[in-house]
Amino acid sequence: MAGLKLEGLKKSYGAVDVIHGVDLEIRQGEFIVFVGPSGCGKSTLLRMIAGLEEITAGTLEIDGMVVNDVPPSKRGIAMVFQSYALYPHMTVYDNMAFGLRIAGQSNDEIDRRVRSAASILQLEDYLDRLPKALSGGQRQRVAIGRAICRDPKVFLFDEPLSNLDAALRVATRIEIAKLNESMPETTMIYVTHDQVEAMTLADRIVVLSKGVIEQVGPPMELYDRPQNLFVAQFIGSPAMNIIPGTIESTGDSATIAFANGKSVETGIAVADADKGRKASFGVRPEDLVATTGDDFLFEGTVSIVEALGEVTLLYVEDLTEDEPIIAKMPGHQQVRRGDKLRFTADKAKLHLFDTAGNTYRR
Ligand SMILES: Nc1ncnc2c1ncn2[C@@H]1O[C@H](COP(=O)(O)OP(=O)(O)OP(=O)(O)O)[C@@H](O)[C@H]1O
Repeated sequence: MAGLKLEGLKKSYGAVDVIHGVDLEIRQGEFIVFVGPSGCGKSTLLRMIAGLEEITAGTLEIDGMVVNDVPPSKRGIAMVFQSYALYPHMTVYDNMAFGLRIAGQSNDEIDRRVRSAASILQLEDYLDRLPKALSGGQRQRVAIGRAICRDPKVFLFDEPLSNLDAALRVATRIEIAKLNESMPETTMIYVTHDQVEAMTLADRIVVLSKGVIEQVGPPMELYDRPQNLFVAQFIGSPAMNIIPGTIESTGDSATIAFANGKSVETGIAVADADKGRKASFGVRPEDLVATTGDDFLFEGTVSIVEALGEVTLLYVEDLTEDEPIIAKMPGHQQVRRGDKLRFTADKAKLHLFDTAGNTYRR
């Protein structure tokens, strides 16, 4: 059993509070991804779990034991860094064996573990090389291999792919997914900026903002049912369109009126008390569908067409004065700048947020 329990976890550097009281339970074998904008505290939280940063307040349990004051080497964790952190003068084999030698393992056991990790990561042919004779992707595999050899209960990754080029990122991401499948008992916690990594690797994503958890859930739950405006705009690319307005009518399917006089029926229930209140309407670019019918959500003029091959992004000027609405249409589209288009969307895919930014959709 190597679940984790974070209770009221806080971190301050002097007078600067960086983590504001995080509560989170992680089950054994779960793959958890921390995402959030730069500076939100992802790495700090991971380093607190690793024991590389002191915990200012709250408790951290690993495997049912409070480990706040347990040194990193005794926590049963292994961490893979963005920078690989390999010893340049040691071969791949020795890099992977190093921690085991320090721990006093027998040569036979060391050899068994190093070869097993090398086989999982297809590093068998490189065991005698020095890190400088390896590509970035191979170096990162050695860093992962070194962590596997330690047979950790908890595997921590701090943006392990961010130094790799696009193709290697994809290949290494797939290796990490396979690694996770081959180690179902091992809990993995992974920090990234990259949405694709978060969506494809995570059992559950933890969205952080300014040292606070905004939402925790499986990737599709965060995508389909963001609990607040922050998560709605953070998950998904391009970001969800958000249009400010006022609640015009309430009930089971409230309507929201926009500054230009148009209004939209949302299919979302709003209590009568909120009539006349400001609200934010949300619709994802990929949920908009062009229509020629009269039952449209909005109508606007295309100001920019971005043809990306597999999709075409249309920037449509309509409900807001400041920002165009983005529609993501499949494949090639015969649309030109200046064309007037109507869009509709499945009501189940519309979003509505109150003045505090919390969803009305329950
Ligand atoms: N030693 C320190 N002293 C003071 N403030 C610090 C220290 N280390 C980190 N911080 C601050 O803590 C906050 C969180 O930093 P952290 O590195 O955890 O963010 P992050 O979400 O991992 O960011 P990034 O994605 O850019 O790596 C930042 O505002 C940072 O400036």
